Amino acid sequence: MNTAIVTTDKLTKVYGPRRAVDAVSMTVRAGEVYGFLGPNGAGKTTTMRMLLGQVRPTAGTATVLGAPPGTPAALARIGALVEGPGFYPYLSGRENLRVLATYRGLDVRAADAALARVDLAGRARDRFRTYSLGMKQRLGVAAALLGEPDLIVLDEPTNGLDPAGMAEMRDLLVDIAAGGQTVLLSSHLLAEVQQICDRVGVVAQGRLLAESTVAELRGGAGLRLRADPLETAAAVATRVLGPHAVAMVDDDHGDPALRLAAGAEAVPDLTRALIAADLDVHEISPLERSLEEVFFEMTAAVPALEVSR
Ligand SMILES: Nc1ncnc2c1ncn2[C@@H]1O[C@H](COP(=O)(O)OP(=O)(O)OP(=O)(O)O)[C@@H](O)[C@H]1O
Repeated sequence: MNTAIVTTDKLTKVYGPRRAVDAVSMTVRAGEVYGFLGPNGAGKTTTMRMLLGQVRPTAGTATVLGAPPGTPAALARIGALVEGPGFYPYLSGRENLRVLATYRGLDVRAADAALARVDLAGRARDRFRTYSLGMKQRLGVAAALLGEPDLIVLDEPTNGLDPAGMAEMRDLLVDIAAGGQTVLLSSHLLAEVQQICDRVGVVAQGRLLAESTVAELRGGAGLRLRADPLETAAAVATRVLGPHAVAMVDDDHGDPALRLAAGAEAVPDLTRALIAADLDVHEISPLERSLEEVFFEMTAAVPALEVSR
């Protein structure tokens, strides 16, 4: 699981005065769904294009499936959907995939296998132009799956989809990863990334601000304590954790609770003290920030786009 499928070392792309990608060092591991998360213009597409050998880096290096990007051996093991393939509207989904399979030197039967995997076999003979957006996006993923590549690179695969389409795409991507293929996707949709990805690289203004599991990114926000009476609990928690570690908060339902600046290691002492004070303890749980909160915290700290020297 820890084999690196993609590694980059200070990968950089400068366009005129703009650092589209700024010294990005990232690792995508075998069999994971890795989410490249960032707002429009963060440099996600440019990074993906560098990994596919479509854009030449200004500086830094990348290794994809053990080779420099763009080598024929590596490309044969990568399926990519970056800014949409041009499907022919008057051809069926199946005919479109057969054209692509032939172009890539694959057996045309690969088209049917890919259509089945994205659950489009039933509509395979309908013209592309009659497809819903969700079906079009799934056909794009099918194109990336042709020939069962080891690495699948998808630029914004859920873009424009309605909630049902997103759920379908989510299931499809999780299914792909469960089959052992590695997925690198980009998204500006935090909620989506949170649900689909094993690990996330957070990017803004060309820089990789963090790379870790979603749980690691969201954790570390302290503990939530609900006990009765709450004022006494606050006094006990203050005694155990110190004067600045305790704050009164309202949760989503308007129930008062305490927010404690402490980690899981504080729970045994805290519990003992609360019980000793004869309190009814209803809940002590880790507080998680949404990925959205984490993201805005991180990106708020990034200075304005640098002009390269
Ligand atoms: N060929 C190019 N020439 C000049 N500037 C470019 C070029 N390609 C990208 N850029 C700039 O590089 C920055 C990063 O763009 P990129 O498309 O990689 O971002 P992104 O994160 O994929 O955003 P989006 O989701 O909007 O596609 C942007 O400021 C963009 O305008």
